[in-house]
Amino acid sequence: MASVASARYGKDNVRVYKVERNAETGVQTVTEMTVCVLLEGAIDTSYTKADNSVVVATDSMKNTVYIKAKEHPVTPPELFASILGTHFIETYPHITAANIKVVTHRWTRMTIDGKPHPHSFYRDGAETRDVEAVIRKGKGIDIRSGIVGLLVLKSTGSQFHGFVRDEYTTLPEVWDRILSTDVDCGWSWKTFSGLDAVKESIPKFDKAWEGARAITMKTFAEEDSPSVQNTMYKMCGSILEAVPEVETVNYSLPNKHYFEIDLSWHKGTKNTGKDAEVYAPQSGPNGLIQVTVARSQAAPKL
Ligand SMILES: O=c1[nH]c(=O)c2[nH]c(=O)[nH]c2[nH]1
Repeated sequence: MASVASARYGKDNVRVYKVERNAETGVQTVTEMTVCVLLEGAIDTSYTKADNSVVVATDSMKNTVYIKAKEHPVTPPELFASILGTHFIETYPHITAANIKVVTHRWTRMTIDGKPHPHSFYRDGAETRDVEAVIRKGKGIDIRSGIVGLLVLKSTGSQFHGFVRDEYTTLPEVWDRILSTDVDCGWSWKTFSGLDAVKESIPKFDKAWEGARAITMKTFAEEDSPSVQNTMYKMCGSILEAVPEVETVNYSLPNKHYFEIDLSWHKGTKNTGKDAEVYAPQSGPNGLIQVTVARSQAAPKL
């Protein structure tokens, strides 16, 4: 006999745009998001018995995203995700959890003749601000906020040596290399008791995002990195220090390699070691380094 071990369903890739018009100043502010809603609960019979009476149509979920975006603020995304998820668990008695993902895309205000333009924006990169919220009936709201797709590179100030050398090793040790990665960073908040607790924290969400972004870039830029592992650990520690309400911080960093090219075949051209100027960026394979860092437990009193 078979039975459902776990199930969730919903609507993915719901694209929403909202404009906020300030009638007094004429300044408009825009937000573009891609939303995913996945619901859980007493829905097994829809799979096992073709019982659609327990199914909230995914089309209705898409409509709900639009209506909630009209009725409520869509920023910060942590708040919008919590509002949306709370709606589903409060509206449908058999739905016990809502998994909401909100990906916010960049629309950065244009500066024209040195002034911020009231209604024109540009996409300054593929970076997104991602929020994943799990809203569970009677169990509060868990939120993970993050930065995805922030592509960074430093042309020096990175080393990698002292690693295992054996019969599989060809990589030379280096004291100066290019370091490039596509930042995927997340920070998980202490469980919120419910929507009101999320509302009380509204100012903290943007502050944490700005702080994590600034720490990521400052650490990346300023540190003479001994390895991706050590640099990302330092970033995690700084974010934990900056945001007391956060329990864990995680990074997933590809090491995007740039290989030296030996050009000595062409008239003895020097292009390796200290003479290296022209490199070959690699699409793959790439390193992939991941970590989750938590606060140390206080030592128990003896
Ligand atoms: O920072 C690095 N960490 C590694 O684990 C590793 N492995 C590798 O080949 N290059 C690098 N660089």
